[in-house]
Amino acid sequence: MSTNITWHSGLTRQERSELRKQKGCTVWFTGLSASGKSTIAIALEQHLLQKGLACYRLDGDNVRFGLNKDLGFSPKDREENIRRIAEVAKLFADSTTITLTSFISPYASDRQLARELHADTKNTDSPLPFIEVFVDIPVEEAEKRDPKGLYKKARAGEIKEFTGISAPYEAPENAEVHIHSEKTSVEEAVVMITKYLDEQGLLKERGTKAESPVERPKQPRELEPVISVDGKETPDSPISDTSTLDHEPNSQGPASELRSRSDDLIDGMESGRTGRASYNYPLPPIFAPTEENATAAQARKRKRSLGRDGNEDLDGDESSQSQIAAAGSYNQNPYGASRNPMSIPGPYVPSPYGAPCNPHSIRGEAVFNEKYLEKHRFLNTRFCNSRPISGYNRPSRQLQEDERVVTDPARDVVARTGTTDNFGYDRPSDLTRSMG
Ligand SMILES: Nc1ncnc2c1ncn2[C@@H]1O[C@H](COP(=O)(O)OS(=O)(=O)O)[C@@H](OP(=O)(O)O)[C@H]1O
Ligand SMILES: Nc1ncnc2c1ncn2[C@@H]1O[C@H](COP(=O)(O)OP(=O)(O)O)[C@@H](O)[C@H]1O
Repeated sequence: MSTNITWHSGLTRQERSELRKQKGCTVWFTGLSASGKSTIAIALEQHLLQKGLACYRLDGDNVRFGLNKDLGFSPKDREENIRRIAEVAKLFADSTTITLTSFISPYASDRQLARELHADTKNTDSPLPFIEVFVDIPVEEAEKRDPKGLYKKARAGEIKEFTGISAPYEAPENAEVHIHSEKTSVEEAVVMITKYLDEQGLLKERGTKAESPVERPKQPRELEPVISVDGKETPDSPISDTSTLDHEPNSQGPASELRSRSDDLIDGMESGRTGRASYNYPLPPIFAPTEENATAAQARKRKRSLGRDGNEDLDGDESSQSQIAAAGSYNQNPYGASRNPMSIPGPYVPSPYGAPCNPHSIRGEAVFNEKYLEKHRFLNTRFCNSRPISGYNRPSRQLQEDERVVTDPARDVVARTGTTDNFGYDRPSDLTRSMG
């Protein structure tokens, strides 16, 4: 029994669901061995995945190879088997995945426990839907199928406590979906379950039609981030003088992310892979360096390194990492953890990682000094306009006239004037005042 543990709450289920544009649930298959649980669950998983929905199947045989390999088929072990699966399914469903479980789960009380676990709202805002699917088949029919030869072995006494032969199966009385698998085809079964899920509103992205796959809104072309090299815009990059940010840049120190992203970009440029092509790649807003800013950044760096080890660390290290780390100001992520920019769907631009990348999640700002910029010819980067993600963070607002992001043709860097809230972090507010 665990003691002295504290529940950490983060996003609410509704917020996560809105961000992922999908509602999670657990579809709990139950039935005799060879009733068709796995066959139907596999077909359903494929169907839902093809519809663009996140779906994952936990299967009896497979889970018993790993997570539950210590468990046998005694009533107690089956109970523990189902308890663990229920917990795992709940986690998957909580992540907004449509979770399919196919376990015999012969005891009504164990299935009830799984249901209650999903209904529990003690540490969250809403219950997770739990859909019990009874794959019903007379034992004689299952025995005729006997795809694994287990009934034969059970009849021969080679397998003890075999469900339906020498161990009980307690049929559900109020399953949400009841499939008579000896007279229902696999396709029909999939349609029945899909129809039920649809009726419950579990297949639709919020505010869209159920049948349409989850679509990610396309970022308007003119709002995409644009890169130019050597101060020259890419031919197909519509750069205007001003662009506004309607969200507050904030972040929990994703310096490494910024580093890897910018370094990736730079590598690409330097190796000629990206050339002058517009790089649709969400990067943090880059603020104009000034001498004043650089001095302030150096002072902060000095303070930090002195504080850390007592040794001054101003050795002229001008690596991009140290420059970003020294000069950048990363505001607190409300969750206290850095978020993976790949993990949040929404308005997005394609990234070199091949995964959708949400510009919202790059919530930081970095300052590059002249030397860094020169070294990398890393100029004129503009961040895209963006919409607020949801109600969980600060309310979005249109920046004022004096807070606009502007490109300065003379210096080929993006500058921003005015100041914004620093979310309680040490932020070089003077950084944002230059380059008017
Ligand atoms: N004694 C006994 N009784 C029932 N089933 C047995 C037994 N021994 C091994 N098997 C194989 O294990 C699979 C059932 O595992 P489950 O985890 O679904 O069982 S349970 O829910 O804990 O009852 C089951 O898979 P399915 O045929 O897919 O149901 C069998 O292949
Ligand atoms: N209508 C049906 N639905 C599901 N399975 C069917 C159906 N008709 C025949 N079968 C066969 O029955 C067997 C069911 O096995 P399986 O899906 O592993 O069942 P379980 O997971 O319940 O043990 C498979 O060989 C499958 O091809």
